[in-house]
Amino acid sequence: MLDLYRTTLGETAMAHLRHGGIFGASKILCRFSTEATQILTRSLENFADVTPDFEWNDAKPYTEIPGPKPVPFLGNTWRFLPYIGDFKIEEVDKVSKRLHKKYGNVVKIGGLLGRPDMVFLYDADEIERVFRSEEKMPHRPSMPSLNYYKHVLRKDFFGEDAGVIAVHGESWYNFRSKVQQVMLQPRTAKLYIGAVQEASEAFVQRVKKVRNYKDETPDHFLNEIHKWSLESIARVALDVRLGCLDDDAPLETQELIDAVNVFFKNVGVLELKVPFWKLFNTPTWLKYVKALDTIVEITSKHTNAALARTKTKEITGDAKSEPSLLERLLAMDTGVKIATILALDLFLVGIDTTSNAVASVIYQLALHPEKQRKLYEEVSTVLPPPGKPIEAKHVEEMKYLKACIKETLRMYPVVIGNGRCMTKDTVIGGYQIPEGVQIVFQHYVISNQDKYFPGSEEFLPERWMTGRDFNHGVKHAFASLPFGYGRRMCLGRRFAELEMIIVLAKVIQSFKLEYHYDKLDYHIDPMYTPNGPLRIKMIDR
Ligand code: HEM
Repeated sequence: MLDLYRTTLGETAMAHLRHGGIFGASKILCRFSTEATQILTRSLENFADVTPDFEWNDAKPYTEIPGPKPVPFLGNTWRFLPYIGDFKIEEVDKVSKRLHKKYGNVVKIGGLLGRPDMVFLYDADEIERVFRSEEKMPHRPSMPSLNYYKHVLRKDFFGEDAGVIAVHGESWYNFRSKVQQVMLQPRTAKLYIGAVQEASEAFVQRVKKVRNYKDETPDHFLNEIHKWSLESIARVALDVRLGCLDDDAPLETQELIDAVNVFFKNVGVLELKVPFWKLFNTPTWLKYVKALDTIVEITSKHTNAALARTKTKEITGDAKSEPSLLERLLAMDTGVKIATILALDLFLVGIDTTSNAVASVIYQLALHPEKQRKLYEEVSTVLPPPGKPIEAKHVEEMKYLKACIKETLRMYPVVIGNGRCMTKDTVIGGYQIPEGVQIVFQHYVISNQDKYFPGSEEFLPERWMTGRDFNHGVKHAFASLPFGYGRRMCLGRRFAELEMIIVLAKVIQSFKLEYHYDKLDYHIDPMYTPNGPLRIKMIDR
């Protein structure tokens, strides 16, 4: 493996020197080698955990995995090129379905320039096996561009504690161990019900303002949901009211939302298309770095202000509101640096994910009036009247609402796939998978199959109401994993769930939802989301 990297990296650098490019070869080596070094380090860390020889020997060779054939020079990367390629990034859902139909449950996409092979996996049993045997430091194969940004370009800012997104090995493990307890305890999330309720009530008021004369939401409705999402995270993470949903919202809140969008929209392009950014500063790369700089700048400003407030609170003993996540972390002696970098990661991935999920549930409820009626009955019975505080017991009781969220994320997971980079030779789906290969769990395709969810094309929240009875509507616990699984599972899951429950409960309590236009297809932009303006008729109850 080491030789393979040495050869590829060395040759790239030499070729670049030969052609007299803009950057020195050392810089290119650096852009390539951040990931390579991390994989090698992990590989040694996980050394003890080795696939038994007999299992490996019995498995079919890696070369026999079916999949689209690479062509000379461009491998399979040409498939992502505009006009000639048949893999459009915004249609990866359809590409994935096609590949599954043509090649089966294990599909290899080899020969990708500047990145390891990908093996797509469409089998829930195999996914369960991979997750259940995961090592101490699982490696999620994503975002080499962010990896480079954090570890090389802005190393001065991030240093050794670079957070959890696009961070791997010891560095990820140490960071996650410090923040996990605060982030993932359902008890902690519930302490923020009041803060999330305030943001959700502001959202309901905002909907009333932005609707048109037909009570329909405007074309930029998703952006209004982003504002709610940002407002919620800011209150939870930093105990700050940003005022995103106010008429005179500070300009920088929209700048932050736009920057996060630019980041997500370009991350896939940098990852899957020909990676020229690893050789020189392409326009996409420069746009991407600018967006990340904006995110770092704005979130750091608010984090520093929150830290200053915390100090004042300590001095004056004034602690009226619930301590923010930042304060909780500081109370655990994690240090200012960890708290600051965590806040940045939360803003980076915690806005668009939740808002697109909320948009998708709203759309599905508008399309399914029967289900909406049932949900309204639950919400009217459980929720206190508008203006009165929602409590943990109310959140607990809204079981049908939770089922509607699960069902939407089953059919349309906002993150359509997840994955792990193999840190040792492993047998998967009967094939030998060498260390370094990226396994991509194709959740969207899997969770839309009848064999796992009978009547999979039907929007049926009821299938989640039967609890552990997997014979009814849910036949495999690993067939729908919208938040991932295991040691690297979504760190914001508890907060995302709480935010979605509260805002959707408030929306359904306040409005009847209808949709009167052509049915929208879903696409990747950059989350999996309805393709087209969400013109939802939101009629006052
Ligand atoms: C509906 C909303 C959300 C969905 C569907 C979602 C989904 C995911 C998925 C699939 C992963 C990868 C997990 C794995 O590799 O097994 C992930 C990771 C992560 N998510 Fe979320 N997420 C959501 C909301 C949030 C929010 C609101 C935050 C922050 C407040 C957040 C923070 C994170 C972080 C920090 C990670 C990286 C964890 C690590 O690598 O250790 N997410 N999320």
